[in-house]
Amino acid sequence: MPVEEFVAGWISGAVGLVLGHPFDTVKVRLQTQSTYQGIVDCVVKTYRHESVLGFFKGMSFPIASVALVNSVLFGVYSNTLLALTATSHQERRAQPPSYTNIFIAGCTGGLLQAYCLAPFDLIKVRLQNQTEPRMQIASSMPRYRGPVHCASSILREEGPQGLFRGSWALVLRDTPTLGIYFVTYEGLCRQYTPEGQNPSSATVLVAGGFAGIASWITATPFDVIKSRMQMDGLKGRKYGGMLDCMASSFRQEGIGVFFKGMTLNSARAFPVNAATFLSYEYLLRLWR
Ligand SMILES: CN(C)C(=N)NCCC[C@H](N)C(=O)O
Repeated sequence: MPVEEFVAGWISGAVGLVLGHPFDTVKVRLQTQSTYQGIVDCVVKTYRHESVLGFFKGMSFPIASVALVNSVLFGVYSNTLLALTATSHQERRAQPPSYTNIFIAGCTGGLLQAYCLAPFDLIKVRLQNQTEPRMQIASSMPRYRGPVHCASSILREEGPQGLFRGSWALVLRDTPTLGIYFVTYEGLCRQYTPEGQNPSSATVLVAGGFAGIASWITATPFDVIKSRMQMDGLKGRKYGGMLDCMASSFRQEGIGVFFKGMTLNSARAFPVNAATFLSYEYLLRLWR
């Protein structure tokens, strides 16, 4: 089993993560808190109240976990394609796999990465939603002191299953949309690359960026539900389950609720995934 894809997936994921985290924090707050009037209001309030550090809340755990999550995504994707088509990463330029096989491999990678991502993503979302500034007076201390304290509090208060709250919505968000992610990336690379050659850096950047946008646009409805389910349980249970969360969000806020954060998801997706795919392709060529 080739391991290069796992390592390249890890490093490229870390590059993308740092670039996109401030966008992600604003998006999570807009999806789960009703105190903000829009993107600008959320950015201004976060900056005034918490300084620039507020945008990077909850980042240390994803940085630690991206090794596992992104390497599972890219490693499982590439190895599933190897199993389906008997071609390695290098051979796939000369013998391009069908889009059906790419979609199946992407969905498989998405499904497995969602399970690894679930507890880390939950902790990230809980920490991102703490709006207290870092320098604190004792009366308004944030509930969680950091990722380890957050994980141990959830384990104590909600049990081990508490760490997987929202994981069904996460699986539904990531399985089909990662199929779309890799199909879009490969489709655009093939479109702008002469047959049998490797795509240029510009092509990889553009194809990676648009793959990110296409996948995040389709992922946003379940992304909203996932974030709400993950925040549920903090102050008692509001929803009876994922379907109840969907129905009650729809009843209270209308159809628009499923598109909350779509602009930010798309704006974040381009640079994050352009950088992710560029570093992934570059590392694999370097090690060949
Ligand atoms: C739509 N979804 C869930 C994705 N495209 N996921 C792949 C993750 C790529 C990158 N780390 C990111 O956060 O955009």
